[in-house]
Amino acid sequence: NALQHVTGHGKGVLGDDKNFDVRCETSGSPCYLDDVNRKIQTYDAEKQDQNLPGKLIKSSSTTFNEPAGVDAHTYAEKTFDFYKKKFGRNSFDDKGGKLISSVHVGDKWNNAAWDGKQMLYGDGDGKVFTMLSGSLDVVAHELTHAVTENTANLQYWGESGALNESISDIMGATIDSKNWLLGEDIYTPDKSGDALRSLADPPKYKQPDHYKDRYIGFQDNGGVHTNSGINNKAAYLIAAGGTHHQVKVQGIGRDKMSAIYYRALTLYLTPNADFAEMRKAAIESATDLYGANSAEVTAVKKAYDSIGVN
Ligand SMILES: CCCCC[C@H](S)C(=O)N[C@@H](Cc1ccccc1)C(=O)N[C@@H](C)C(=O)O
Ligand SMILES: [Ca+2]
Ligand SMILES: [Zn+2]
Repeated sequence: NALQHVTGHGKGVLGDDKNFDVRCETSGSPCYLDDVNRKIQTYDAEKQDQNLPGKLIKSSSTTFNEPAGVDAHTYAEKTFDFYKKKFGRNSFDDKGGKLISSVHVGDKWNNAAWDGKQMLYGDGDGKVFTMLSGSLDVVAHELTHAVTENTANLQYWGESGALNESISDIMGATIDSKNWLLGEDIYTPDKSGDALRSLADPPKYKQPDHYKDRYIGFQDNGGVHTNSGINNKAAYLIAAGGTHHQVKVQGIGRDKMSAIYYRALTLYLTPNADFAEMRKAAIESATDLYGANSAEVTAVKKAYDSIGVN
């Protein structure tokens, strides 16, 4: 009925005004962070992490005074629309699956995650992070894990795990396209100009940007948040171009780069793919999309040469 598609209003984590789709009772109140159209619902976990998703966020009017929920909801809608419009994908599972998010998960949790069923956002400790749903690239990163799980299902360990993380960063930086940084909007609220990661310059935030410098060890599932920098650098070079380790890459733009990775993710990558297989999948995808002798295929080959994945 009419009150299924109501426009809600509210301020996000950074104090900016947002509009989003909500559902209201037929009387007009209360209203909920429940986008019936896209099937996106946003809950309040009330600082615990056992009984998820928690309580569906509601308000007595169409105005919501819940910044973390407002951003988690709005950015999930934006990411949903990106996948739909650009790749024709109907939600994370391509079957219109319901997208559940919970904010205020845990106590000052400095992270966000996809737990296999829903998205989780911590509040941060106010030093390392502020509320993590306040950044579009975080929401896009987590939602992309859901897409990956329903496609290549890259195992979250070693090289396949680094690729899993990298694909989430690549889509995060494509959807939050204002720069090549990850987390800059919610990282170290007391310090400006820094970020958690950079695709343009992974070493700036202690990530390798060449295969010879990869982390070999057992921390962080075999360095999934470290070695993602190597593939992130390749994606950056494919889009923006540049010279890296004496190899010159002619950029083809963010739009074509992300189309190549989406096709690789959905058609060619397999659960235990390593970096060598990532190179092959990207070349194959660029060939399908732009032709064997295209500038796009050349950019992919050069970018992977430049990071030492031949
Ligand atoms: C619970 C187990 C850990 C899950 C890790 C999730 S998928 C993840 O990678 N989260 C991102 C959050 C993020 C995304 C984009 C920008 C900033 C922050 C992440 O990078 N987490 C870091 C802090 C980490 O887990 O090391
Ligand atoms: Ca960003
Ligand atoms: Zn992740």
